[in-house]
Amino acid sequence: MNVVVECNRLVKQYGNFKALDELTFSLKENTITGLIGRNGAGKTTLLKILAGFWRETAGEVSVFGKRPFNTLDVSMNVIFVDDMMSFTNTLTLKEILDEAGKFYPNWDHELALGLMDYFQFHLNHNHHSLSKGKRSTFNMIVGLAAKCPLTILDEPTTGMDAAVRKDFYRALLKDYLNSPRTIVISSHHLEEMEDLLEDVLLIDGGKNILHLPIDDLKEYAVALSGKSVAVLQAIEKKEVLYKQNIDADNCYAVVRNDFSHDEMKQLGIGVVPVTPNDLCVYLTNQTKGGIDDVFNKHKSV
Ligand SMILES: Nc1ncnc2c1ncn2[C@@H]1O[C@H](COP(=O)(O)OP(=O)(O)OP(=O)(O)O)[C@@H](O)[C@H]1O
Repeated sequence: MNVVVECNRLVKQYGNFKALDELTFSLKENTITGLIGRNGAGKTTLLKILAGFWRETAGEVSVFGKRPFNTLDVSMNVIFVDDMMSFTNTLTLKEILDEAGKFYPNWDHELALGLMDYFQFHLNHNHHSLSKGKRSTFNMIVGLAAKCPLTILDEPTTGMDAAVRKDFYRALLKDYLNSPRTIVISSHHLEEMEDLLEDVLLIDGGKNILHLPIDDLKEYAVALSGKSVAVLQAIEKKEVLYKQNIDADNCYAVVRNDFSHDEMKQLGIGVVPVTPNDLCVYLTNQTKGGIDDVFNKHKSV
């Protein structure tokens, strides 16, 4: 399978601060990858570099074999969708779709109009008069109908209500099955996208924390819970991803899932799966313990 995106020790620096810190990964052709990370992890920075909007500070980045910054070949084959996507106020939604059709070689006008009708848009409205959720929905319609070989969706569901988000994910999947292409979608809603994704790239502090098929992520870790003495002994030689005291006597620990669960049951320790969403939260936990500790400390003062 061809590689569409390749980053090798990619750095983006603002002053002394590294928003991307020697990030290395590649994306294969015709896959849907979820780009996951906490606020400030570097997702938008990465996506704007891939789209050719921003210049990298160091390292290598290639999209369709070319450095993306200011490269026409790349911009013709890439669409970047976010909630800041702006269109001229003088055009109606219909005129925007007509113009997009002239620009994107694979533009699917029938799909665009079908989605406009389904989501109850008025073709003679202006983009700036749309509500936040409607604007995101319209931008998503442009993103899908453009059928660009690399489709980048940065937090595309911002402002959409739960029903629209559900329809959006379904539309994305159906359209992808009809017209396979490389899609990167950044979101804080991993649990909603699980069925859609093939791979997950988790970044934190601008670094690659995990890049795995979603099915492997589901099996990656398990949580152990039980008496602290038993749990602490059981995790002594294991790779601990997260640990929290439940109360004075009980403890919860998330570890790599690379051992037999039977031995834990014999020790009276519960073993439960960890969802990909929870795993990502644990792997990027910036403080020790949890939010409860703030309140416990506050109470004890
Ligand atoms: N123009 C800039 N100047 C200085 N720092 C910046 C600039 N743009 C982004 N940053 C910093 O780079 C880091 C990464 O920002 P980025 O917007 O890529 O994160 P993100 O993962 O998309 O976050 P969110 O989920 O909150 O949208 C943040 O600490 C941010 O403050």
